[in-house]
Amino acid sequence: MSEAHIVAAGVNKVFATGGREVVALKEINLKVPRGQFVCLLGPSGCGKSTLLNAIAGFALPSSGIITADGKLVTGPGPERGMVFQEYALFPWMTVEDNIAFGLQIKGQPRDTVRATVDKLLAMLSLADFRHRYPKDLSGGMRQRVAIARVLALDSPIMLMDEPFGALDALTRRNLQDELLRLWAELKKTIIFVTHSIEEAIYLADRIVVMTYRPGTIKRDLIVELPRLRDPASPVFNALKRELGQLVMEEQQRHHNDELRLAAVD
Ligand SMILES: Nc1ncnc2c1ncn2[C@@H]1O[C@H](COP(=O)(O)OP(=O)(O)OP(=O)(O)O)[C@@H](O)[C@H]1O
Repeated sequence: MSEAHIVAAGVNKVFATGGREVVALKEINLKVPRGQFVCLLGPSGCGKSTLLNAIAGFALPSSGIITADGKLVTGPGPERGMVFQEYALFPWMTVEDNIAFGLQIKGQPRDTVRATVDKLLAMLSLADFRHRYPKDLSGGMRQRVAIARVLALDSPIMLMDEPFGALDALTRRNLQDELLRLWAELKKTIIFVTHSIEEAIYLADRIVVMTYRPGTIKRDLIVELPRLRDPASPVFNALKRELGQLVMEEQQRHHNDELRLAAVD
C-alpha cells in the first residue's frame, strides 16, 4: 500500500462563467497509495466531481499536475475506469454486449471476450439478465452492468462519481457490499465521490473532506474500523457526528453564497 498510485500536486481549476471566475479547486495535493479506497466527501459544489474529472482526464486542471499509474494525466486512459451516476450504458445493446463493447474495441479475440463477459456476469449476479436491454433493468441492475463494463477493461484504478446516488437505500447497501467484495478481491485503487457521510464511512479506507469554493482539502482522515462496518455502532456514529460537523460548515458556506448571489441579482 505504500506506492502512490494517483498523485495530485498543486492542482488548481478555475472556471470562467458569466464574466466571473469560480475557483473550483485550489492547491489540491493528494497521494493515493495503490489499493486504497478513498471517498471524496463534501456538499454540492465543493469540487468533488471537478477533481474526479481531472483525475479521469476529462477536464484537465488549470495548473498543477496529476499522475496515475506513474504517468502524467493528459486525457482519459485505460488505467482509469469511470463509473457515473447515470449508468452510461448503450441503450441499444444488451447487457452482455454492453460489457463486451470495450473488449471488442480493444480487438480481443471472440473467445477471450466471451470468457471475460461470462466471468463478470457471474461475479455481478447478472447471468440471468445477459440478453436484456438497459431499459428493462432496475437502477441497481443497470449500475451493476456499468461496474461490470469498467471491470471488463481491467483498469487498476476505478473512479466513481456518486454511482449509487440514485438508488433506494436497500439496493444501495447491496451494491456497496458488492463493491467492497470486488475491491477486496481485485485490489483496485478506488476514488469514490459521495455527499453521503454514512456511505463514506461505510466504504472508505480514507475520507477526504472538501471545502466549498474554493475547493480545498479540509480534512484527510483514515477510517480504522474493520469491515463490514456497522452503521449503528458507537464508533461509526461518533465519526458520523464529527464529519457531519465539517460538512455542515461547508454546506452553510454554500447556502450563504447562494443568498449573497441572490441579493446581487
Ligand atoms: N463547467 C463548469 N463551468 C463553470 N463552473 C463549473 C463547471 N463545473 C463545475 N463548476 C463549478 O465548480 C464548483 C465545483 O463543482 P463540482 O461539480 O465539482 O462540485 P461537486 O462537489 O461535485 O458538486 P455536486 O455534488 O453538486 O456535483 C461549483 O461551484 C460549480 O458551480
